[in-house]
Amino acid sequence: MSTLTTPAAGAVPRPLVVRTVAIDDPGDLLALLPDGAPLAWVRRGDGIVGWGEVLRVPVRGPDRFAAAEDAWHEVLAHAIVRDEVDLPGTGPVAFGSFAFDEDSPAGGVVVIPRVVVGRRGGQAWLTTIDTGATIGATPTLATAVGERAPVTAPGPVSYSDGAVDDAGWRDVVTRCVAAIRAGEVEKVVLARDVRAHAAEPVDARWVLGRLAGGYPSCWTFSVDGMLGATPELLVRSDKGLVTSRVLAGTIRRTGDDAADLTRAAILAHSSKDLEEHEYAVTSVADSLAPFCSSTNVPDVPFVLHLPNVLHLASDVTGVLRAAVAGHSPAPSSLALAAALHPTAAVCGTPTAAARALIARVEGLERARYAGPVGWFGADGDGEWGIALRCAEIDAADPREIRLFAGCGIVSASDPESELAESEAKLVPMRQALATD
Ligand SMILES: C=C(O[C@@H]1C=C(C(=O)O)C=C[C@H]1O)C(=O)O
Repeated sequence: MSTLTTPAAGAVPRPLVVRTVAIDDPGDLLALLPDGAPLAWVRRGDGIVGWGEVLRVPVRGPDRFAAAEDAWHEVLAHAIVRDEVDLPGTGPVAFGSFAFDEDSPAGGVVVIPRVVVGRRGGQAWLTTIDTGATIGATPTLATAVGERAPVTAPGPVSYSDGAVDDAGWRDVVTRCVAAIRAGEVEKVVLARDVRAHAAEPVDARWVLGRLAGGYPSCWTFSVDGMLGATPELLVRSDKGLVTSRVLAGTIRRTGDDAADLTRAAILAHSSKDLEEHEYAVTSVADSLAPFCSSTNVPDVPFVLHLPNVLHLASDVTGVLRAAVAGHSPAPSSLALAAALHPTAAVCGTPTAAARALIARVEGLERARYAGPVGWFGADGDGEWGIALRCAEIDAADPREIRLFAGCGIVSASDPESELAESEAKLVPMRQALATD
């Protein structure tokens, strides 16, 4: 039986006073963050960063997304808002990160920061969220940022096996291929973890700066100790337009650009990868369809070039229906994320059978890996990525980190190649933890 934790009556500080003002370009958003558990959602230098906590709402169970949304509405119902910028990410903002599995003790969390700094298309803003009863003096960036401890390196990092060692994981892949050939599922996504032990407590800002620098086309995120740079956007909703970037089908990069171009062409024509991709796109398009008056699914994927891997990628878009039964007036980005999760890109096809197979053979507590991570605002619009290419810093001992990676398994999958692919997907976090 899953328990659901919503804030106890009276736990929501009220009223919240939210003030957004335009500011001069603040430079690197990530450089504004304090040490500790900073909040971030940044891509190509734009996005939002936040710190401080007005409210934290832990959630659990199959209704964790709805519980988070209810808590957010409760907060908003008592908020006094003055937003002088009015862009996505201005006004009240909540960050969230949710467990992959509904039975996971990791559950999820929504954090409402005290300060948010954002930038979009050349316009920057500062939002302060407070519990005072009135709108105070105009906030300034200098006051909001205050003193910052210098960013520290993690020092030497050693690695050890996670829940399942390499040989064990190859066996799990073999079992899954057998299950696929026996008709139990069509595709399943198998993940593994690796443990990193750093000499010094890991400063999230060190990791985030390196991830954003190395992977600018990914969404660099940090929510409550979960941090990474994901190339996969589960859903963005922006004034009625819904977008999802679906990835599935991967090859490792060799470091030789000419060879990689050849590999990209092979990827674009590989029936194994195209099949894997098709499952993922269909699962997203089918889940979005009930909420949309129209959807657009590209006929063929493009090849997304990242420094470590190449992916087959499709941007699925849709126009939200103004009113959908059960949602008034339209579902929030988090409700859409809940409807989409888990996609075939991180679970498999059919969903229920793949989920059951994962629970039976994977041997890993995924916690918030492969779950939705992102933010949403007062109107419900927001962006939710899939927590991939990421790690979780141990709250009790920030020198201990768990890195995660997974691979889509289909009938033609080879255990050794899948292990190598998972290693390639660990590269961004390994590099981000390095000192060089
Ligand atoms: C599961 C992961 O990645 C997913 C699996 C992919 C694949 O198998 O080709 C590609 C991108 C992601 O959808 C991961 O990075 O951990």
